[in-house]
Amino acid sequence: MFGTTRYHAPARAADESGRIAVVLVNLGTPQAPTTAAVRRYLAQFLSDPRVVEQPRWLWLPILYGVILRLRPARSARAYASIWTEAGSPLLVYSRALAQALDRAAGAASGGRISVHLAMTYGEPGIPAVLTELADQGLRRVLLLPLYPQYSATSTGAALDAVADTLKTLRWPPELRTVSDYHDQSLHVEALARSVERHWQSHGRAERLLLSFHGIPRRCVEQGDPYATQCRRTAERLRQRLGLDEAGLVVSFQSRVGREEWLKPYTDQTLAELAQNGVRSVQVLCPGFAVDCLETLEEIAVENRERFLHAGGERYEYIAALNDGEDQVAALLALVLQHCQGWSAAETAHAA
Ligand SMILES: C=CC1=C(C)c2cc3[nH]c(cc4nc(cc5[nH]c(cc1n2)c(C)c5CCC(=O)O)C(CCC(=O)O)=C4C)c(C)c3C=C
Ligand SMILES: [Fe+2]
Ligand SMILES: [Fe+2]
Repeated sequence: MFGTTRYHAPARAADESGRIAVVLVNLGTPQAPTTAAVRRYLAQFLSDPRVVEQPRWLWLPILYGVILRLRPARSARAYASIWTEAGSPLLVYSRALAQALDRAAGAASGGRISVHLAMTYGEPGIPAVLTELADQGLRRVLLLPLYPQYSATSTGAALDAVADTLKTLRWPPELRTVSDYHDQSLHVEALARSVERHWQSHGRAERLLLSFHGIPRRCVEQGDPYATQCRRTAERLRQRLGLDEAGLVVSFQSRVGREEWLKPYTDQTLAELAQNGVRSVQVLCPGFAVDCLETLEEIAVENRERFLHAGGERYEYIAALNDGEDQVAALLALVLQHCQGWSAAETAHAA
């Protein structure tokens, strides 16, 4: 016990030029679209107490005894249907976004700001990315979770992983975090332009459906601001697009388990719209910075079938902002805003 080194020491001396590392954090995704890889991923993801808040003694037997026996094979088939040659869409688009933002932030800061990508679950993991930045002597880190709306289940979980890593470092860097950007004007503008571009090429549908990832209703009752932030983003987008209240519908997708989640549910909403005579919908998922399983499979394929089966005739999914220039511009503005006060003149040892 005595004399052992418990804390990681940086491999290189501290950087004195005031360089800033922006770390984009996304959820993470399996390494491969196979049952074994999906099981590994889901085991890490679903055993996080931020994601499932049940007492461990109650949840872990259900997770290992039921869910991890049944779900991985089904999810692996879904992943296989969207997998690309470069890998999982979530990772491919997140990487492309980080690279585009790295170029833009580097150009805007004379090379002082670099952008990196880390995942809460799976690879590249938060511990390895933060430890590598510490090894490079970087002393300033801005954490930017790629979740426009804050939820303890997503953003909170990313912060936990960061906190766990900081505990292992002998000299943790200065850290700033972006909690959310649901109300940022440039973000709303990027969403609006993406819808308008879709309208220009496809024409308008009778309804624009905004489908956000759901969370258990209990989380919101206990103070999670997620639902309020989703509704705020939706309302600003509705006003920016000049839609009346009936023209834009908000719903919540991806429910897991039997507990009540935020309502209305996306699948039920689409069936009801079709049953009530709505023939055409366009679906946007503003809570997802990049496309992933939940948009490309659940929304673009599964829910399309549900809507058409219920009598709908035209269903279009509008892609996530991904590495498009409007999203890069919005995130760059967010980065520069949060780096204020970390300007070169204020670095510890500058002349
Ligand atoms: C069981 C509880 C879950 C909560 C709470 C939850 C919140 C939440 N998730 C995202 C973003 C994403 N989730 C994705 C996949 C996914 N989500 C859950 C469960 C919960 N999510 C599961 C089990 C899965 C895995 C897929 C499956 O088996 O169905 C993804 C996509 C990942 C990918 O690899 O493409 C994203 C992104 C947010 C933003 C959020 C809270 C607001
Ligand atoms: Fe999720
Ligand atoms: Fe799903």
